[in-house]
Amino acid sequence: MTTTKSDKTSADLETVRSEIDRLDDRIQSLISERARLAFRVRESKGEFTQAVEYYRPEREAQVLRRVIERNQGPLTDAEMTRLFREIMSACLAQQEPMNIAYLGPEGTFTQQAVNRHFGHSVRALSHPSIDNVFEQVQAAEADFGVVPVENSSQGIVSHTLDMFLTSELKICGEIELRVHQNLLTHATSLGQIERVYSHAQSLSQCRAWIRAHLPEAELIPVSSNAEAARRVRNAPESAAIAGRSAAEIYALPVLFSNIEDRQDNTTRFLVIGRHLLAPSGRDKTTLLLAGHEGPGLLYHLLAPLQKQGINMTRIESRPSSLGKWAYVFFIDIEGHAEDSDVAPALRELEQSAKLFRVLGSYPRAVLPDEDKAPEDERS
Ligand SMILES: O=C(O)C(=O)C[C@]1(C(=O)O)C=C[C@@H](O)C=C1
Repeated sequence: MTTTKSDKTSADLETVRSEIDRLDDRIQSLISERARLAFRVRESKGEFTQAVEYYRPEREAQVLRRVIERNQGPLTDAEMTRLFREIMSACLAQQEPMNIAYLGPEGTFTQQAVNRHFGHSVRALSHPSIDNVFEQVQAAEADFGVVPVENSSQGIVSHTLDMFLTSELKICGEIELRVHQNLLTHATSLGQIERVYSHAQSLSQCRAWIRAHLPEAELIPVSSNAEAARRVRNAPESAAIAGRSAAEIYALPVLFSNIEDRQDNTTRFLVIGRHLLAPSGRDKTTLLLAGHEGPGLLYHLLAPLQKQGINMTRIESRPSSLGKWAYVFFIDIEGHAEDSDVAPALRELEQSAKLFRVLGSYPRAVLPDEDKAPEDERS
């Protein structure tokens, strides 16, 4: 009997599939074994009852860094870390998932940031304002909160920074999310669209695209992109500018994708919590400082950092409640507050500054940019 080409291909397919089945069996039993070990670590931590008490973000950052170091392809670092992120998320949530408050509603980029940072085995709780997210964490109704702090094209979210002037909460992490905007609508062509709804920030992130493609449309700013999607779900003469998760939640077709004017449009979010974290080996620290008025205020304020050779990566100034024309500074430095070079600089700063607070030391963002091609991932 002669074998045809398709017979041969299907025989090959069978072999490869049974190989995949064999590997899946192993992967699954290894994941189960890992979950049992994570549970043992958990028992060694003491008689806690809640997942937040077993959560160790500094260790998770180390695990994810090792994933990237080990990765040889063909999957990208972003894909590999996403898989391990979910495995750890599930391992931690074995009895009870953590509660994460975020600036909602459902379908916003902040919700995407929650899952990017914590995985999907958490209870994500949507709240209508940044103040509410802080309140929920402060009152221990949520274990952590996630709020936006800055966008690469729109600048800082000053309200988030200002919250730290009165709140005792700490920064426990940062999340960077490449933000893609889409035109969501039931309309089948641009000519049918009379109105465009979105959050004011998203409208301005797509200004050039709107001018080129929908110059006549009425632009209507609303409280969030998800709210925009909700409004247009039954209005085919309208469109919303929002992320893909809003398209899924409100079953809206994506007429055009990636319509943001800048292709590197990125939003940075902060994870807020009630406690300071232990060092992970590659951390950054955010300080809240104010100096004594007089010439060279900033120069004198920052002198202890310069003296210890500490790298400052960001500085934002905000009006303070300490007096008219008085300012406070939010400063990011490299390293953890407990690091041997950082600690003496902070002690000196504490003595010389008018206001000194460590808002948090947390692992530097580990998760790779999901948009990068594998070849430019390590650059
Ligand atoms: O190493 C720990 O402390 C663990 O609890 C294990 C583990 C993990 O799955 O790797 C789980 C949860 C923690 O947030 C960190 C890591």
